[in-house]
Amino acid sequence: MASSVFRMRALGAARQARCFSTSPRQYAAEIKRLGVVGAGQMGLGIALVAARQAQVPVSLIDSSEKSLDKGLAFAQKLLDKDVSKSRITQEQADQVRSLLTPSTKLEDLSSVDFVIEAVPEIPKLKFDIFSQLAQICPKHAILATNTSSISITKIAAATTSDPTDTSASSRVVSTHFMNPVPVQKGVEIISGLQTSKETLDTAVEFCKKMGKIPSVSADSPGFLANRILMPYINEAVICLETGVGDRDSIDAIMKNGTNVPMGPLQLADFIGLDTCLAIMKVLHEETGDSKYRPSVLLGKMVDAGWLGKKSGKGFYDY
Ligand SMILES: NC(=O)c1ccc[n+]([C@@H]2O[C@H](COP(=O)([O-])OP(=O)(O)OC[C@H]3O[C@@H](n4cnc5c(N)ncnc54)[C@H](O)[C@@H]3O)[C@@H](O)[C@H]2O)c1
Repeated sequence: MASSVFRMRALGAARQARCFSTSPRQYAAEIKRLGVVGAGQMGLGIALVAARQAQVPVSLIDSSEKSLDKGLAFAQKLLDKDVSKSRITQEQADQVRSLLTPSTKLEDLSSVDFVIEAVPEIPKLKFDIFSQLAQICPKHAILATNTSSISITKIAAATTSDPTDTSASSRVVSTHFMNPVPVQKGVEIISGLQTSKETLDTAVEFCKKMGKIPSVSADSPGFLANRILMPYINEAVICLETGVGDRDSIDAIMKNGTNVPMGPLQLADFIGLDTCLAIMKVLHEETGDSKYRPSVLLGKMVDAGWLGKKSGKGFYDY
């Protein structure tokens, strides 16, 4: 088994090598255009940091005009704040803003060198998008996902109907940014079974160019960050639903007891309760381990449309 896995990787890498005429570091340095799919809280943050830190033009795609308008207004607000705090000049802020080009059409990604998908955590949605990206993007482009929990191997498999053809799947990788992207330094880089070493190394180099500190982890449910973080949040919600403590006590003890900026319920609101629930479901279903059972209350909050900060109501009101 192990040797066949290595043979598959070697095959993928050999095919992929033709796309990389330069080293991953050089490739990352020479990325002329980035594509970001999904202009929600993560996609917008990724686009803004790429434009600001790596100074790369970004095609920002969202199926909703409203999300694009909201995202770009938020980007402008962050840039204005940077100017008012003298972190950048007005000229630099204008330059960063001019690097962001919004669109509702995925076809506008036909000339990107690197694309990062950040649509909601719904497997079928991501599979459909990767199937389209493999057709639309240039044959050398890296196809990255910001998924919190969905298998990178499954996402890569969606790029082709012929699993022995790894020409697109070897270019799929995860760049899992942390929220909020402009603030958090960490990014988790994850390979699927098909991912070539060049793709992984290029993703690491590009994230460094964006000013991030990459960690590499395996394609295992929840990867590293959410394998550790989500059961912690889920347990806090179970403590609330079973009356072990009220909201403020739960958040206060963890905030003041572990020296983190916010407690687990407030953090869940910031992440999005739909995202937290989706990740817990993947952990539960893929491992079959009952310790990952999503809290009933978490499911009910999502049913009510109380998704946290982004919907105006979660464990707190916004
Ligand atoms: N929220 C977090 O803290 C966090 C952290 C790390 C990773 N992630 C992951 O990042 C991804 C995005 O999460 P988010 O919190 O930014 O979600 P979000 O709901 O804020 O944004 C998703 C955006 O995708 C757009 N969209 C939906 N369908 C689309 C389509 N077919 N084509 C183009 N755009 C489409 C929506 O209009 C929306 O603007 C998810 O996979 C999530 O698991 C989230």
